[in-house]
Amino acid sequence: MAPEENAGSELLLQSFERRFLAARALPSFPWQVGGGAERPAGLSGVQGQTGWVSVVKPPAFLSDSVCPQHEAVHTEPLDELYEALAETLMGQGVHAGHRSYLGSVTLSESTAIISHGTMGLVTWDAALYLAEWAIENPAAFTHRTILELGSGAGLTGLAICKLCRSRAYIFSDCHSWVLKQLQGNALLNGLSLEADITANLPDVVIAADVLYCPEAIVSLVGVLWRLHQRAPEVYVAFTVRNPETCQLFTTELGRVGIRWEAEAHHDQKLFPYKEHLEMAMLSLTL
Ligand SMILES: C[S@@+](CC[C@H](N)C(=O)[O-])C[C@H]1O[C@@H](n2cnc3c(N)ncnc32)[C@H](O)[C@@H]1O
Repeated sequence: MAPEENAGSELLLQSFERRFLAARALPSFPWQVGGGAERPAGLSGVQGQTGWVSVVKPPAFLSDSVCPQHEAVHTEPLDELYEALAETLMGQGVHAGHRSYLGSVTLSESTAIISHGTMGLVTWDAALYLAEWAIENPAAFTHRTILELGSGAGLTGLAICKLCRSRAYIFSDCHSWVLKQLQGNALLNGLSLEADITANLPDVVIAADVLYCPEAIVSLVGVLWRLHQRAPEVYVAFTVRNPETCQLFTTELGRVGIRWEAEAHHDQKLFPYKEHLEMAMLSLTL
């Protein structure tokens, strides 16, 4: 194989691996079969890929496209694959799985996007986007105390703790199940926990995907306004699902006198997430 083909295959395999370990939905995988292109050597078939499923078994990603993918390459999936899929669809047995991001951060996450009445038990794309930005801009976090609002499963914070050498990191959330899972994930990643956060006033405040409804926006702006005497740097990342929601956020910021500017888009693409969703990040001046 020519060196450039080899490099292309390496990248493709890496892309598959990242999506697989992060248990992303199958449609987000860089499938080339069915689109007319040749599969690269080394990806010898879906059968080989799906053989991993019985080892890690994060069934959330065995979603609707599994059967079409097999049909496209005229192969039969493993029995274990069907069993895991059936288990998930019937909502029995497995409710959490482990997802690995970049081989650096491993999280226990729910297999459903909403469970126990919260969306905080899974990692959202804005958390990945913000973590990518942090990895690209470690100086913003190095030797500093970070407060994260609405940490959810903890991906952003754990990536910052592991890769940006922050002094202290304060995770926060309002939901008891989320906090329990968050604590488990921090321990899973080898962090030591301290209950007393009073000595650590934040230098930086961050939040990912917490702008999903008007009540959340109003309450977030209220918290930010209360932090303004400390004047921390603030970064808020979100998926632009509804322009009116973003508009409400900036209007509320203006109402309490918080200035903001949009950070330039980055295209780190370290983590697998749906590229077609529009991601955004604002930096605020309190
Ligand atoms: C969509 S999830 C995002 C979680 C995580 N930041 C991510 O991007 O993966 C929103 C999170 O905000 C938390 N949350 C919502 N309102 C909150 C509030 N008033 N105070 C603290 N956390 C809140 C929820 O419990 C949930 O974990």
